[in-house]
Amino acid sequence: MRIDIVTIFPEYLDPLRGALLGRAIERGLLSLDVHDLRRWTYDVHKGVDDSPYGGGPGMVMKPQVWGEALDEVCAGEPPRLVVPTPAGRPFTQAMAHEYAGESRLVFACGRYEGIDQRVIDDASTRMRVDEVSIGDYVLVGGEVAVMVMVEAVARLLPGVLGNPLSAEQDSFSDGLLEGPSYTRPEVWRDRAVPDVLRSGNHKAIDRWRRDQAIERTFERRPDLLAALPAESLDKHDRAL
Ligand SMILES: CN1CCC[C@H](Cn2ccc3ccc(-c4n[nH]c(N)c4C#N)cc32)C1
Repeated sequence: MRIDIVTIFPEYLDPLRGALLGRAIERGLLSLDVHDLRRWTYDVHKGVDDSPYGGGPGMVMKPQVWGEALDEVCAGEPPRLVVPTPAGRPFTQAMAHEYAGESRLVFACGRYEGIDQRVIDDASTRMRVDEVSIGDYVLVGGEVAVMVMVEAVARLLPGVLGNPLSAEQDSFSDGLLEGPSYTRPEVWRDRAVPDVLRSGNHKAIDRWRRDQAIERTFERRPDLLAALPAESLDKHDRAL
């Protein structure tokens, strides 16, 4: 997978080259190129923003600069263009899996009050464009959102995670939150690990873990439980 990111703060994305993702890049499992939007500016001040038509607070990012940048970065095999915005569709684990199946992703990091809408409209005539939000809160720009999405997608690529089972047992992968985890010591500050986890009875352990996941999902994310297909909860699950 080839990932390109366009931003006015390229150094913001440096942490993506560390640890797990850094090793995946070194192993050729994905390529990551970060581009400074100011490369496509055309005035002495390297301006990327201007006042909003219709008035209002803040500044809007200029369509000319973004248009030139995306023409060049998106050249070749048409990528999927992902534009983070608080007004976007919610980014979900299902979308992460969808993106992991793409051969090219380009992420456009806005700042200020966002990117002139015509940039998205123009790009949509040549490639698939998603305006996506990572949550119901307002950030200062798109870079943090892109780091979240790149990590969520990259970890799903074959070979990136040491143990592929980890991704299969993710929260949300079966529509439920994952339950609690424990490791040594057996007792810590007078709190013991649940007996079933030390029983060696793997059928009982699997049942206990599913019960914990359902109870936690019911308590914290009843919306996820309501969205589950009826057939995915058995009689025992419903009796909880
Ligand atoms: C007051 N204004 C309101 C509009 C957005 C302005 C800041 N900004 C500029 C570009 C940009 C990109 C993403 C996000 C963002 N915020 N929250 C999320 N879940 C996001 C995501 N994905 C925020 C952004 C601030």
